[in-house]
Amino acid sequence: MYVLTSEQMKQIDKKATSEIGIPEVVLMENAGFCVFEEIKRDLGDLKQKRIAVFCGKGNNGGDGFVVARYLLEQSDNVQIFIFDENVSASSKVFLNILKNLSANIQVLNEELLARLYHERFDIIVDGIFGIGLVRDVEGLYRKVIEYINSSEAYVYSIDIPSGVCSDTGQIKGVAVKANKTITFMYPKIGNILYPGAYLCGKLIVKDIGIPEKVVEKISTKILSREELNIEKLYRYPDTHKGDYGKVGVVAGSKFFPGASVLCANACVKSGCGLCFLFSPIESLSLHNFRNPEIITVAIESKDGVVTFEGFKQKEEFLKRLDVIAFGCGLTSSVEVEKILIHILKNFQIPIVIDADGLNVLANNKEAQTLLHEYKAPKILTPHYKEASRILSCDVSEVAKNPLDVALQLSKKFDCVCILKGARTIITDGNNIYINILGNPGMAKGGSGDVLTGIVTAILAQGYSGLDAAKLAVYLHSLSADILLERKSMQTILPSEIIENLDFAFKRVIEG
Ligand SMILES: NC(=O)C1=CN([C@@H]2O[C@H](COP(=O)(O)OP(=O)(O)OC[C@H]3O[C@@H](n4cnc5c(N)ncnc54)[C@H](O)[C@@H]3O)[C@@H](O)[C@H]2O)[C@@H](O)CC1
Ligand SMILES: Nc1ncnc2c1ncn2[C@@H]1O[C@H](COP(=O)(O)OP(=O)(O)O)[C@@H](O)[C@H]1O
Ligand SMILES: [K+]
Repeated sequence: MYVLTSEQMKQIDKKATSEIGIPEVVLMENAGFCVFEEIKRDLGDLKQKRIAVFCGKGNNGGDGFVVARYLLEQSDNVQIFIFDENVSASSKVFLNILKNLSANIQVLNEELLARLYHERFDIIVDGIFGIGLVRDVEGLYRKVIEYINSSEAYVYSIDIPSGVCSDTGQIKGVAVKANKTITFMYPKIGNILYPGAYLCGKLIVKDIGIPEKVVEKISTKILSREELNIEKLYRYPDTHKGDYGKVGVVAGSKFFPGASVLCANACVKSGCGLCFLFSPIESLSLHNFRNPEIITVAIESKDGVVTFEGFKQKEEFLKRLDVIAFGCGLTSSVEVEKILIHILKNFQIPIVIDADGLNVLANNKEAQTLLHEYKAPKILTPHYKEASRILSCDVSEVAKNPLDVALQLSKKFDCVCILKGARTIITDGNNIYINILGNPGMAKGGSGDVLTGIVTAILAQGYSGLDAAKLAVYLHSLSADILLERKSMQTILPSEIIENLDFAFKRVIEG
């Protein structure tokens, strides 16, 4: 499913009205009716319900007037609150209808707002701002939103909770916390990215009669099973381990032996033919025999951290493998920096770079240039902090616009970027996928190492960088969601996400 910016939605609306000739009031009528239908479906008999409908000056308010008209037929207590009589042209049509119906319409001011605190509404409909919000919410608008958030009513937001930026999901000063949001045609980015996604409550997407033909190709989509390329997961009978990829995981140190094992375990559990773990002996000795499928390659170390000389002794072996995962738990050191630079200069193997590999990129301009020039497929898997280090910006800047940041990283290194977070963004610089699976039970050290292992193994099975990234992110978060069906967020462990890949693969393959 596409995810739209406000500009894309406006263009679609414009085409529907000017090229196809569907009047704006028809779309508004349909939008308002959809919201009414949802309320009716939820609550059934509305007769005794006390309902407040808040309408702004724009078309979002117009949708609110339509909802109010239908609600008037159902309940004896519908109050409509407006900020201004001077509303948009289409909204005016519906405001006039309400006036002709002698509806209870009140113009908001401080005094009225103070009185509202003594009233009790069962339902509030929020039609204050939609995709037309342009600046921070202040003054009376702010106070009304604060009032809505303080009330006990069940809140329905039209299109997007008022105050949420539809292009980023960020709060512009203050925003409504809805129980349910009904958006039209396709979700907007602000409905999908946090905190907007949280403020939406349950999100419902409704068709309002805009023909699909006015939609030009949109590059941003929600990552769903339909978007995955699962054909390559099919295993023909006449195959052997060499057909499924040989992976080299360069990871681990005395300090983080677990990171390397999580990564390598996730690799072997994601279908690669062979998995070699290149790690300092101190790291390997802690785990080795518990993971019999992993082939270990000890790298000479100093103080528990890999050395460049140690790596060079084993590099010919690594060169014969199909994919490299580099970074989990290596620690940041000059030696690690030298190894990555050496790989980028001398290897031609698809590579996944995570954790301390990303830190090398953040600290070393030469590594950045070499990565840009590196010819084989490359996938970076930063979380927000790692992304901010590479782009030399504050982590808050990444949080404000993760889509842009993922695109920037992808273009900077000509790579596939998996920007990890509560909503993980995947992009190859052209297409963007937003993952909506997963849960806060994954917010634990080690979850990222697991993802690195999965994506590396899938890349080794003949996938393109983008397809591997999509499949891996989906499987990783689906596995955690399946765990949540019988566990709690507190108890889900990254190692269990690996174990449970059994079921995630099964669901993805069998549907
Ligand atoms: N053809 C269409 O465009 C359709 C639009 N629809 C609805 O229309 C909405 C978009 O309508 P609009 O483009 O009129 O935009 P909005 O109704 O979201 O808001 C625009 C109005 O709010 C004011 N405003 C913006 N930011 C403000 C701020 N921070 N403080 C105070 N005032 C502020 C603007 O000056 C303008 O008057 C959608 O979200 C959707 O609900 C639906 O009716 C379906 C069809
Ligand atoms: N609240 C959340 N909802 C969904 N997924 C999450 C959430 N928090 C973290 N994750 C996922 O868990 C993983 C965490 O990765 P990362 O921060 O690199 O962990 P580590 O480096 O400790 O292994 C990412 O894939 C991320 O998308
Ligand atoms: K709204």
